[in-house]
Amino acid sequence: MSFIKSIRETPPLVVCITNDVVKNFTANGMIALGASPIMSGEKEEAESLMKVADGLLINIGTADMHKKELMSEMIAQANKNNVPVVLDPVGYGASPFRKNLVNELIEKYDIQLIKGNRSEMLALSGGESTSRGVDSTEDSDALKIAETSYDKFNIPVLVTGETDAVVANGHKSTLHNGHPLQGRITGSGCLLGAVILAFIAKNNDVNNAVENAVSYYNLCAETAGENNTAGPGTFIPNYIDSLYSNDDDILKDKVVKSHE
Ligand SMILES: Nc1ncnc2c1ncn2[C@@H]1O[C@H](COP(=O)(O)OP(=O)(O)O)[C@@H](O)[C@H]1O
Ligand SMILES: Cc1ncsc1CCOP(=O)(O)O
Repeated sequence: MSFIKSIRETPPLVVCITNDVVKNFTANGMIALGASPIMSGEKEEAESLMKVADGLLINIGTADMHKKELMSEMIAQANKNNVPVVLDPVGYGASPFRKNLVNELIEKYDIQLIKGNRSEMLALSGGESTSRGVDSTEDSDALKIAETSYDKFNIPVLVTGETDAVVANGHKSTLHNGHPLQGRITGSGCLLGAVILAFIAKNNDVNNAVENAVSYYNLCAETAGENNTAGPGTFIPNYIDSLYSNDDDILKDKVVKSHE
């Protein structure tokens, strides 16, 4: 499957209800990839947008009561129109508001993938997380967290970090690409949620789409980190350039993956 070629030939429209910190980075990253992002803040347009969208990202990073209504309406319309939904429970353990919001969305609606960092996913799966904010402080095993989350919700999950773990529909794998500077900028996990939707739009097999999206994204980070990068500041534009200048070839021999 030539994901990048297909994304660039017919760019999937991904509606991003995401946090205020990462909107610009997410839009730039998606356009560099070749996809078509649209951010929205108005529930009145949920019906129109979900009639034409190829994916819906719900990222709760800076959610509030107004955005809660927006998210609910967008997912309801996405479900009605069979638009795939990725949920990013940013900072899940940080407050009861975040927990209740995410729990309610999972309970009420169909979600195709829950993705989060180890701390978020550990807290979501019922474990004790030490994180107080949006950054991961966990060194627990990513695959174990993913398995526990999948057992609890029966929804495909991706747990991110130095090792990424995917568990879905009888399938388990860990992925081992990426660059440490991804953990030193804001928004690398948030942009990944949108990128995954561009890949899902090109392949209904969620496992396959997620693995390829994570691998492409992390291999681009590796090349960005290796070329003229002095630190987090220069990593950001180099990363955007790398998402733009690479293609499907990067996936052919550089993916480090193990199947369980
Ligand atoms: N130390 C690391 N080494 C390699 N890749 C990493 C590292 N930290 C994060 N990543 C990658 O960065 C992306 C975001 O992961 P993460 O930092 O866990 O998410 P978040 O930004 O939501 O906290 C993922 O693609 C992940 O594989
Ligand atoms: C700093 C911050 N605060 C609320 S959302 C957000 C961005 C989090 O981005 P990521 O989880 O991708 O690092």
